Amino acid sequence: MTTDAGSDDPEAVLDALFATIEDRRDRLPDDSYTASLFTHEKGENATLEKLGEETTEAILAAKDDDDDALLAESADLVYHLLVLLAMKELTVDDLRDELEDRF
Ligand SMILES: N=c1c2ncn([C@@H]3O[C@H](COP(=O)(O)OP(=O)(O)OP(=O)(O)O)[C@@H](O)[C@H]3O)c2ncn1[C@@H]1O[C@H](COP(=O)(O)O)[C@@H](O)[C@H]1O
Repeated sequence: MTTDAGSDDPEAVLDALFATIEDRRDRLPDDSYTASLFTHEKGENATLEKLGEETTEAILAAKDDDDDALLAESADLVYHLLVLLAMKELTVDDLRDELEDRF
């Protein structure tokens, strides 16, 4: 299945994005940044490094009171976190269950 993130339902965007990430993991298309994370010579460390970078960038944006940058860096952070979950064969439903358990 070739799935692209995006949906008419804004609340479904995380599911659509995660389905796209799983699709890239399973098909490994040449032109996909997501696929390149799954085949990176550093293994999962490449994604872990990106998570660290994006976290730092989000913190700096918050410290600068730059809301636009904070939202952009937060989106990068969530995307790379979802890639990490997919690498571990976890799902966005597992994340949702964990959050609901705490609610
Ligand atoms: N949401 C994202 C997304 N967020 C961030 N990124 C990528 O994450 C990287 C962020 O790294 P940086 O900010 O450090 O920018 P950079 O310097 O260009 O990155 P590097 O060269 O250091 O890796 C950029 O290459 C972004 O393009 C994303 N890449 C893909 N997606 C989603 O994944 C879907 C599938 O995309 P492909 O993987 O391209 O098929 C897309 O439709 C999007 O919905």
